[in-house]
Amino acid sequence: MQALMIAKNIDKTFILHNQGAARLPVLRQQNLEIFAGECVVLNGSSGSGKSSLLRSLYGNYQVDSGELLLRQGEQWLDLASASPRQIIALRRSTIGWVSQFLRVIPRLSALDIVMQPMLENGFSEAAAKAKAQTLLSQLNVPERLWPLAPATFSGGEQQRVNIARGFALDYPILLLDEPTASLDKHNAQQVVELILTAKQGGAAIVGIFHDVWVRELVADRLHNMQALSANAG
Ligand SMILES: Nc1ncnc2c1ncn2[C@@H]1O[C@H](COP(=O)(O)OP(=O)(O)OP(=O)(O)O)[C@@H](O)[C@H]1O
Repeated sequence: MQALMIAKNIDKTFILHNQGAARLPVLRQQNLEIFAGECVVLNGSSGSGKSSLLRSLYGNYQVDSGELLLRQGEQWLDLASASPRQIIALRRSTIGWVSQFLRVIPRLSALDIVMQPMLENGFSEAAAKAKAQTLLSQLNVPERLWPLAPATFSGGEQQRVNIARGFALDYPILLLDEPTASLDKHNAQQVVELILTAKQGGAAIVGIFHDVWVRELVADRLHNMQALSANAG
């Protein structure tokens, strides 16, 4: 198996500038390799830094030190020192992110929202539409909702549109931030199927899952994390 992402010696301390510059160490010497075709689940108590690590892997948080290496063919690109422009380019086709919330874009229909990443990556309109419809059906988003903007959808419906969008492209690296939170069991099972299919397709996946049964179905291994004490930084 081939490593697609390697995090080396990652440190991150939050500094709360509006609270007397209080220092909150959250990640210390985190090391993680993610191989093609596997799903690594971040595991630890609340506050242990799971979300912070996942956001760092997506380039949302700037880490203080360490490397976040992404395979680009035969070369490696360090996300920790990448420019905003490089990070945007990586997010277009290399790193996918699925959170539990949809960022609603006014007036864009559910179908358009799911088609958008495919159209940006050269799919024809017809191919993007067909795949979007398949995903929305699989996730039980009623067909009458497809032409509507999701602003008025229920939380669960919005979440399922978001997941359809997140799985629209076969990203080599996929980061999942509790994608099944608050879905019913049937729909969570559909998300499990999407994750297993992505793994079979060679995706390297890192995720946070609170449901133990979901975790057991998707995880190849756990990455254990522990909360750092506030004075340990
Ligand atoms: N943007 C931020 N600014 C300041 N502190 C933050 C920020 N994000 C997270 N933290 C702090 O970092 C610590 C780890 O938070 P994080 O959300 O990464 O943990 P978690 O393991 O994902 O928790 P949970 O399981 O409860 O979601 C917490 O003490 C939190 O308060």
